[in-house]
Amino acid sequence: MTTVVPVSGGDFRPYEVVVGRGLMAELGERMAPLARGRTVVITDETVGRLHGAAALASLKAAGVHGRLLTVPPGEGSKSFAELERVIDRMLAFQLDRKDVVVALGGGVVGDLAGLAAALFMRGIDFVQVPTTLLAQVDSSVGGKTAIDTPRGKNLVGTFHQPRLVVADIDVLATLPERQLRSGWAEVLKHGLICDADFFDWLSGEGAAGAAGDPGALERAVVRSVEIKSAIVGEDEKEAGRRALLNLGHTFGHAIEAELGFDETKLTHGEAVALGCALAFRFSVEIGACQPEEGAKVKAALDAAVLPTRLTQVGAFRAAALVKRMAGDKKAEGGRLTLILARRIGEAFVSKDVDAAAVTAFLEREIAGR
Ligand SMILES: O=C(O)C(=O)C[C@@H](O)[C@H](O)[C@H](O)COP(=O)(O)O
Repeated sequence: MTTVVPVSGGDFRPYEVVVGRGLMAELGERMAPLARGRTVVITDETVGRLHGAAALASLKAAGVHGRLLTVPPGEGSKSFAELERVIDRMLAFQLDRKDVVVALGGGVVGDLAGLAAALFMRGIDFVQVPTTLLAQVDSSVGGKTAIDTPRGKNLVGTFHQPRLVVADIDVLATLPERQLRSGWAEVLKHGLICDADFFDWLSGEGAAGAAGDPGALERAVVRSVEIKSAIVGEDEKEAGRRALLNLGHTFGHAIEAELGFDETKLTHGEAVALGCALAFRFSVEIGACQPEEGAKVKAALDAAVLPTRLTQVGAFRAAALVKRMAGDKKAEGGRLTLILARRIGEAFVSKDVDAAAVTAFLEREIAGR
């Protein structure tokens, strides 16, 4: 069954997120109404090998002209150098303002291609075709585009909403197990933020999704997209409620940065899982949340073989992590903003968090206490 989740609200043009099986074959047909000119399909070498031909064949069958533009796989492609190369190729292809970028891949491709589309000739249309679980439930929806700098993740970017998102559950079958589990962290995050029933389902029957069951995955993707769509519709530019979607990310991004964004050590989803566990434990420590809630979160993450303790990941210095956290986009005047929780299903934005308290908390975590 195909589900269409609308994304609308604020100042942006409404669009649809289409979730279902066998959708790659329908890509051309679904894009035809948008494609006034040519399309460039930006992908990485791995996804291009797996799905590039199918995407191009579908576009061709619908009479849409498309060509591939390939970037190296991995977070390293979210750089000024790769952005410049992509835009230069788009200019060399003589694309114009009517042409459309298709981002075929995971979060890295979506963030980079979306930013290239936002900047090219001051902005052209783009379509997200997410091929990882993480991109289907999170990064392909909501219009955040970005590259990293050596100082941190996603520090340069725009809000540029896609015209359409096509999430084919079948492509998840080609994902390495570790990537699937990483995406599961963002799925669990949506339950933790605002839907305790969804979290309970994910921790029980729905856990089959983390092991690749397509039915459970489809339901998990649809519910995650519904949650994200509702929040983005209310607050596109993260002036308030949208910051909740950042649960686990302030700790997570700092940990990723300290590890040099080395995905062999820690993937983004694993960082988010660890960040969620830390956010709940810190919430318990300051008395905002009951210890049993933190324990339930840890159990669900453990069951999905995701990290929940810094000691599982590497050696860190608390002060270095807090310095990174103070450079996060949510921080104001160098003061920390964290997404914390009252209980599973009820996250809240906490501004002006005491940096000394976070440092002391992290020192205990690092010492394994
Ligand atoms: O869409 C959002 O808003 C989110 O915060 C979702 C995050 O899961 C996502 O990874 C996002 O790209 C991180 O945003 P950032 O603002 O912390 O760079």
